[in-house]
Amino acid sequence: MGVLVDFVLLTAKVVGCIIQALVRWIKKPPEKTVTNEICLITGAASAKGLGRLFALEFAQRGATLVLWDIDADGNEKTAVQVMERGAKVYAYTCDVSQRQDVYKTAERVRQEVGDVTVLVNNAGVVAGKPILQCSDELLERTMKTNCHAHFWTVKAFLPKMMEMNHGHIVTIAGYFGLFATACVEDYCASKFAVVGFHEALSHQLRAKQINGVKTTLVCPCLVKTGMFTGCRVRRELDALLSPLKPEDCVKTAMKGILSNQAIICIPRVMYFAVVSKHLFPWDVQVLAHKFLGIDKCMYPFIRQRESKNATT
Ligand SMILES: NC(=O)C1=CN([C@@H]2O[C@H](COP(=O)(O)OP(=O)(O)OC[C@H]3O[C@@H](n4cnc5c(N)ncnc54)[C@H](OP(=O)(O)O)[C@@H]3O)[C@@H](O)[C@H]2O)C=CC1
Ligand SMILES: CC1=C(/C=C/C(C)=C/C=C/C(C)=C/C=O)C(C)(C)CCC1
Repeated sequence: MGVLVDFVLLTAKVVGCIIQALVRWIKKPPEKTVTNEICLITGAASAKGLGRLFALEFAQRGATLVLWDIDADGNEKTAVQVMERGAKVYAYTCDVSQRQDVYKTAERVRQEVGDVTVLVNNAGVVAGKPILQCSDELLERTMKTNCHAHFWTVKAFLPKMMEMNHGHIVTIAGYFGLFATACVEDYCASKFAVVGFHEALSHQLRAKQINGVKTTLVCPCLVKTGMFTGCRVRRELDALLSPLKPEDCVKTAMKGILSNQAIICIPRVMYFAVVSKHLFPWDVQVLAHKFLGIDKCMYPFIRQRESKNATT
């Protein structure tokens, strides 16, 4: 009897969730304020990258920014742009793939700035070589930067967020955290892993009823930041699905983050791809990838990387 009552309640809640999601789809809920938040962004240095743009968006909304990157010069440039928007900013050179560097820098942040309440795990790398041509060191670097780094930053900052029942963990994953393609095996493995980590963490927070700590998974398709220069799908789809402008991608992501959206796929057509992936047999996915040209979309990217490496 108890199970039956639970099941009826569950059904009602599921219907409620679906209606809520549909309403959100049509009418975005209002943004939360981040004025008094301390927001840490990893991988904030790249001139055309998503990290710098996230920093500027948070700065515009009055958050205090903590910027981490392996590239000290680029990070300083981001800090200057953040300051120009009137926000407080602290830049740290940190290699997020190195556990001890993360813990040491996190301690400095706590001493010099305070407790981080918004963590945007954005730093990412790709080896740019198919698995059999890739050195072991490059493979490890991808896993350490794109996945392990999230373990260390979360271990460093989540306990305080949980204690305060206030905070937000944002994971920048990507299309290749949900779907895979050839020749970027290291990247897909690291992104799938970090999606698993993010989901497990989100479940843990829910199970413990720590509802004040939010989580958001951001999954964009190809963005014109330079990271995947050369990547291209079927030519006829170019007009329909040109690479995202970094500014548009970050603006869309910000809207979702600030309305505590759990998962953000950019563009929205990706939601259908996610549903169909779980609905249809594997061979259908292979056919769809082939039809769209996603099966070989990384070939020109790899070729460009090879010729770049050959000339340097
Ligand atoms: N561009 C795209 O098409 C997509 C990107 N993404 C993801 O978005 C995120 C941002 O990517 P994007 O802006 O394009 O990439 P960028 O290469 O422009 O920016 C990444 C930044 O992370 C820094 N970084 C790399 N390794 C480390 C490290 N070990 N410690 C600290 N900082 C590091 C880079 O420094 P340096 O330049 O010195 O290496 C760079 O400043 C990544 O996680 C990426 O996987 C997701 C979907 C699509
Ligand atoms: C063609 C096509 C798509 C393109 C996907 C691509 C090209 C993704 C590239 C992603 C990258 C580079 C991610 C990095 O993390 C969509 C949007 C799935 C929708 C269906 C048609």
